[in-house]
Amino acid sequence: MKYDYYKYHALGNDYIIIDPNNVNFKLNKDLIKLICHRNYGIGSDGILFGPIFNDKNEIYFKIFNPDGSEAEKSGNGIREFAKYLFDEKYINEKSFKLHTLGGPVNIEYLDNNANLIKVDMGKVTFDSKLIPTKFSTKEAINCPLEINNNIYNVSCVSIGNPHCVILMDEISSQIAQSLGPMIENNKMFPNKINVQFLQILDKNNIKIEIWERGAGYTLASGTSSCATASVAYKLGLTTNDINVHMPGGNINIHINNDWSVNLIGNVTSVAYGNFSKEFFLQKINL
Ligand SMILES: N[C@@H](CCC[C@H](N)C(=O)O)C(=O)O
Repeated sequence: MKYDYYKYHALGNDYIIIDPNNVNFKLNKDLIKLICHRNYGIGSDGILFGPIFNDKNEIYFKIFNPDGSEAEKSGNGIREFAKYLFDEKYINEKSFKLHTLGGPVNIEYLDNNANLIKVDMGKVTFDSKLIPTKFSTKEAINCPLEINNNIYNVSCVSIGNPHCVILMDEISSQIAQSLGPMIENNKMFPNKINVQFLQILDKNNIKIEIWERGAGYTLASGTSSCATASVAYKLGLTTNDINVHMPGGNINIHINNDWSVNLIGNVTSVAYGNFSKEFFLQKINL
């Protein structure tokens, strides 16, 4: 059976997968907002649209935030999409490559049901311009950022999508929800930015709270895990093997010598189904 949508979550970071090979409606910004809305739609932290095959038979998929913007990469979204490909029998191999707007990633299923997945996420860069940020230093490490007349020391990084990491002695969801939106939309970040609040637990464990660009407060984020672990390692605060503790659960990160990052985390199928005809007729201004 083919369905209009499939819902998955990875540590509580939930995505709806829409397979263009199954549906004949077109996704647009308003429809994305409606589908992701937790009251008027199904509700999710984003939409994964694929698989899209190119002429070399490579698999590409698109990642949309709940505000309708397109993201370059998503560490949880990648695992959820890889699990969908396994569940729907698009893939028979244990490892394969997937293509995103933020570059290719390598997938490896670590168990028989694709509930535990390793992803080679590609390389991080701290280059201020490439991230992009407007900081004048070559690398956006330990830069001053003014928010509401307070100066915060931030470090920024890209793993295909942009991240701003703030080290704190103690973090909380309240801090993420109050400072997050102001940093996401700060003029120093021309493409907006994902924001993480980082607490070091020990040399191999960090705790983070996340405010995602285009999505808001989320329980977990794969690219945020890569970004915060890379910043913690770059600052000499941890080793290159790091467990990232998030409200939704843990992801394991390994940072290689060339700054490529491997991520291991789990993923769960939630539901699948069809939209009703009435759903598409709603006229709601979101
Ligand atoms: N949840 C994701 C990140 C999704 C994209 C992000 N909101 C952006 O706009 O870059 C993850 O698991 O990495």
